[in-house]
Formats: sequence, C-alpha cells, structure tokens
Amino acid sequence: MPTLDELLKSVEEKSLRHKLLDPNFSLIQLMKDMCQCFVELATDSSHESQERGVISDVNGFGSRSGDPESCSLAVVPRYQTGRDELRSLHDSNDITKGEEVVEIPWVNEVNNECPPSFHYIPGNLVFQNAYVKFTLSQITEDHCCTSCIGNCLSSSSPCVCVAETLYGFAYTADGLLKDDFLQECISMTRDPQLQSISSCMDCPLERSRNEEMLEPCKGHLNRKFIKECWRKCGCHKQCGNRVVQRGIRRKLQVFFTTDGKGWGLKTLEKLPKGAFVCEYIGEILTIKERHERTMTENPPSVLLDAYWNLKGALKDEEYLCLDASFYSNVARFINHRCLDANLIEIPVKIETPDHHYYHLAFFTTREVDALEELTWDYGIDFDDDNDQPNKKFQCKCGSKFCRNMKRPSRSRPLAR
Ligand SMILES: C[S@@+](CC[C@H](N)C(=O)[O-])C[C@H]1O[C@@H](n2cnc3c(N)ncnc32)[C@H](O)[C@@H]1O
Repeated sequence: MPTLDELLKSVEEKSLRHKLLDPNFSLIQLMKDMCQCFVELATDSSHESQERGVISDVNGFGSRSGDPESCSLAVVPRYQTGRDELRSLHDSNDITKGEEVVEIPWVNEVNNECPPSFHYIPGNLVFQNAYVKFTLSQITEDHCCTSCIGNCLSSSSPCVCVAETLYGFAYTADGLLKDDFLQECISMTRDPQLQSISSCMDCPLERSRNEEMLEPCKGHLNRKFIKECWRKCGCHKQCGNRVVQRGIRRKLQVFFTTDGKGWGLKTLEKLPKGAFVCEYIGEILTIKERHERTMTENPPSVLLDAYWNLKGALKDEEYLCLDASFYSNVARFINHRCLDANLIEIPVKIETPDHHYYHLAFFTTREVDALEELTWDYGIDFDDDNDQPNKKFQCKCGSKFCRNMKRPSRSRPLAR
C-alpha cells in the first residue's frame, strides 16, 4: 500500500506534467487552504449578515447594515402599523368583538380614521374601590317577587319589583316603555318647572375639588327609575319586566359623522318610541378615583348621582360614576344634543337594592327613523366654567334649543 505522502506526490507530478502551476503547489496545501477558507467564511460577520439579511428581506423586515445585532430576529425594527393594517386589526363587521348578542359594524366614509381603541365590555366593571355588592342575602323579599310565576306583566296587580318602580308597570307587553312613564321621565329631565333637584349635605364633587372654601352642592336631579325582576324572582327569564338586562337587540352602526362631531352611533332600523337601545357602560369609579383620573386623563364620565341625597351622607366608596374612557360599549359613541335628543337615560335597578349603584339605560324619546343618528343630552352647562373639562366642546348638535348658541336659555342647570 502506498503511503498518503506517496499518493499525494504522484498526483502532483501528474498535474505538473500537463499544467502550469505554482512550483510550490501541493495537494495537502490545497486542502489546507480550502479548510482555511471555510473557517474564514464561516466566521466572517459581514458574510453572515448578508446571508441573514436575505432571509429577513423575504419577510420585509431585513437590514443590510452589517451590524450583526440589527439583523437578529430579536431586534427586527418594530413594525410600523399603517392605516390599512390598523383597519384590519379592528373588525369592521363587529366593534363589539362578539361581546353582544347582535353584531355592531362601523363605517367611515369621511376619512381614513379608525375608531379609537378601547376594551369593549357589555356590562359595567368595578375599577377598584367602588362599593358594589350583589349578594342573594342582601336581596330580601321586599326587593324581589319570589312568589311570581311566568310573566309579571300579565298579572293584574303589580309584583314587588314592578311596585318598586313607583309607577306600576314601566314596560308594555312589546318591551317598550309605557308612554306615560316615558313622558314623565322626559318632562322631569327637560322641563325646569318639573325638575326635582336635591342637594347633598356633603357633596363629593365639591369635596374632590380640594379647595379651602367649598361651594354648596349645585344639586342633583331626582329621577324616576325602573326596577326590573332578576334571578331571585320567581318569574320566567322571558318575563316582560326584564328588558335592559337582555342587552342590545337593535341594529346599530358606529359611523364617522359629517358635521365635525367625530364618531357617532346610528340606528339601521326604525325604532319605535320607548325602545331600549343600550346601556351606558363603563368602569365603576368612586368620585375620588374619578377626580384622580380627571387630573391626568380627562375621562368622559357620568355620575350615578340620582340618589345621593337619599340616605344622608354616603361613604366615599358609595359615591359612584361610570367612566367610559378605557372599558365601555357602543354608548361611548353617542353624541350630545341639547334638549331634544332622541334618547333619554333612565336609571334601572336590577341586581342590587342599593340606591348608589344602578344601570343607566337609553330609551328612545320618539320614533326614530332608520339611519338617524342617536343622541342624548349630556346635561352640560356650557356657561359654567367649573363644569367638567371633558364636557367642554363647541356644540355642533344643530338643535334649535342648543345651549351653546342661545345663551342664557339653559334648561338643565345641573352638576353632572
Ligand atoms: C362620548 S364622546 C362621543 C363620541 C365621539 N364623537 C367620538 O368620536 O368618540 C363625546 C365627545 O364627542 C364630541 N361631541 C359629542 N357631541 C358633540 C356635539 N354636539 N358637538 C360637538 N362635538 C360633540 C365631543 O368631542 C365630546 O367630547
């Protein structure tokens, strides 16, 4: 057997016989050179970055800067979400993301804006300190109709829940608000002569201003409220005295307004007078928490103040409001209209007999045509500089009763 050296020598001589080569040429050197090149190529950073750059570019995130870090997957530059990509993140078929029984689409035929981002929730959630307690033991026989069967509205005499509404039945068999009940709610809200306003002894709004000399309470509107039957009642789930708790059933659409109000909410179907549309949903905050947020966030909040006068001074954690800035439902898109809005908010007690927590439900004040924008009167006092800063906007409601245009004819001089 020839040795490896003999073999290599023989091959080199054959090669030298026919080709012109470096006299120092050797196969062993050739093989060593190949190994050397391989090691150099394998450790050459610029070569490495080019290889990875090609892979990255396929995905559109690549960098050819030569900086090894810049082409690592961990440091891919943050993908800049463009309008089209953002649009695809929002489901334009259903802004509720499946949280409601019905789908609620959104459209923007005015510009490229997408709806603001927020967490869609179909029911209120306590942020932190608000005292909202639902316990079965707290709901006594005075607060629910345990002996009822079937539909409370078919009974000749009002059940315990219906009686608590202080008006007899609030709903018709079709699930609409009874006309006289609705009319009274509208008058009590719109007509200063009929408004019942009470002041609290120790108004949390004044206290939250942290001023040395507190002003007296500006007063809070006493409202009529609805008491719905609930789970401790004996009636059927389809009882006619359960409307708001069934959630949104109407065909609605979030749309970008053409008159400079930003996003709005419209109905896609004709709505009869007294129809439930949706609740105002948000985080339940105490007034103290709201004040802390207002200093930084400016949230659009609604006070749950209809009963603040009722039991004398409440504890801090019982003075509540709803903040729709971060968690809310479609009600966050309902724009303001002075006085003659087509929606009215009515307090509804469902699962707790406590007056400090209740639901705020929107009902139509009149028949509303399909494609009409839905509006409610925020109750802003445009003349009061101390009114909530988030409510300060140049009103474009278009109503002939607009309080922002026709000063000083204000009809709802309430702190809200
Ligand atoms: C609860 S949000 C309603 C939805 C809002 N348009 C949006 O784009 O998200 C309240 C804000 O809408 C605007 N807005 C509501 N009603 C308005 C009106 N009548 N005139 C002008 N702006 C209005 C104001 O900017 C107000 O602060």
